[in-house]
Amino acid sequence: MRKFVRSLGNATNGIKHLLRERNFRIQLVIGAVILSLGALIQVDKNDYYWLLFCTFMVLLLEGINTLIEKLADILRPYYDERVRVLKDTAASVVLLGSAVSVLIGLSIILQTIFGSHFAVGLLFGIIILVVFFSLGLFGGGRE
Ligand SMILES: Nc1ncnc2c1ncn2[C@@H]1O[C@H](COP(=O)(O)OP(=O)(O)OP(=O)(O)O)[C@@H](O)[C@H]1O
Repeated sequence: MRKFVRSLGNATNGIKHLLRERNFRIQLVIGAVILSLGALIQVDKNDYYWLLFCTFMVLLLEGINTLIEKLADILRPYYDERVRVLKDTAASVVLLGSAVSVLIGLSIILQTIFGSHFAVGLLFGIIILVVFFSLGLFGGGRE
């Protein structure tokens, strides 16, 4: 039992490390806003589970991304093209998870507030994502 409590303490300590990461904090705030909004507008119970799932999926992916970044920094604390590819790929996994979460979240929220067809939210989400991906491609992305 004491060992279990100690493991729990270590894991809680790990969450403190995650909370020091700016991106993790931003995603946590966005998730909290979405979940509060979902509760406020009283989305359907099953839809709320989806919002919860998406929020935690993004946080989990961000946590794994942070692990990979930290590990890479320990093993290769200097410029390395392979580290760049590794980190960019890890970040892209978070981006993909976030993209699908935006689609699901928008679809649920627009459907609940405006009674619109779920496809309207999806379409809206796709437009927003195309704008963001274009910004990423033409703004900062390299290969
Ligand atoms: N050692 C390295 N060698 C080559 N490129 C690197 C290295 N470290 C970082 N980079 C590049 O800089 C980017 C940002 O890396 P950094 O470790 O600062 O992560 P971050 O700013 O916390 O990113 P994220 O937004 O994914 O959390 C990486 O995606 C990668 O393209």
